[in-house]
Amino acid sequence: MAEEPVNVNGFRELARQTLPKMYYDFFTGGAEDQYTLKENEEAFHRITIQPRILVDTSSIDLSTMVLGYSISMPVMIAPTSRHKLANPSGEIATARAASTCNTIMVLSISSTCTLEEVAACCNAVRFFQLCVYKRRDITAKLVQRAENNGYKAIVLTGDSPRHGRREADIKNKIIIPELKNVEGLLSTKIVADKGSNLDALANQTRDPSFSWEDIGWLKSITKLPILIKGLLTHEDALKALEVGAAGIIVSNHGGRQLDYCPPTISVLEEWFMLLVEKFRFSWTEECGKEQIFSRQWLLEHKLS
Ligand SMILES: Cc1cc2nc3c(=O)[nH]c(=O)nc-3n(C[C@H](O)[C@H](O)[C@H](O)COP(=O)(O)O)c2cc1C
Repeated sequence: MAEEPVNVNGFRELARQTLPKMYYDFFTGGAEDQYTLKENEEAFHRITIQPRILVDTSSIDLSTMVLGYSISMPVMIAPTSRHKLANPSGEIATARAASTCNTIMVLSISSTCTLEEVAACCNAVRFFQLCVYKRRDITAKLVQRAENNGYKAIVLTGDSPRHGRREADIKNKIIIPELKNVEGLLSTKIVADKGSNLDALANQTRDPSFSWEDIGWLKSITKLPILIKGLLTHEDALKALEVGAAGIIVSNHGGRQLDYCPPTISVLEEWFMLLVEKFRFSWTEECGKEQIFSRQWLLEHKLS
């Protein structure tokens, strides 16, 4: 019997042993040469800790605020698609875990449970992740459903106008279940006899023309705050501010979209150093534990 996993590497090994290869490759694979995927992990290994000792640790509080919601630690659940390929309870299990840990879950638009099922299963604070479909009416319906079901923000993924070229999925000719959230609205049945069905699906349904100018449309159909996910440059952070985003999520999509992007943690480190240099501010005094890249914070410090 497989050993009980004690960390994420253990879970990855368990998944390798138990999942069909096609699904294991889907969950763990990156785009093209997987340079960014590998660097994401390597970059963490290059960061070391300079510990201060003899500090009273009898009571530790890691809690922080995101968009006004208190969470127990500065860790949230990123949107990831198709959880039922790994667990029969799918995103419901993930939402319950978020609730237990008192953190926020971002539900992927490409979930295998509907957004209503996830909303009904627990009281976790949830955000809804969006990719804009060519059918704007269907995109608008999804945003409305998220709003009606108590999702607290829209996370617009901006780095996926096309599907990343994941070569393992292409080789495996991956076939995926139909998307639950658009059942009856949009046909997601793709029969591609060569290559990855995921590529074919994304290219058939997503609107690759959606750009900064279209954020106004998104804002016009929802009262929810909009976070923009997938940016890696100061220029795009400023654009996000200009168009009225409530916040940004610095990300390279886990190395699954454009390969040869810098590792996310290095971008954050670089931004942090730039901010320290530019404003000579003290992390704990001025920024505290508050959402460092919130709209207000970026505006106050005029990141440019
Ligand atoms: C299996 C899998 C599925 C994912 N699905 C989505 C998705 O549906 N939408 C999305 O915006 N990001 C998706 N992501 C990307 C994650 O939200 C997240 O960005 C990534 O895992 C971590 O990289 P980062 O630290 O650069 O953000 C997925 C990642 C994985 C591993």
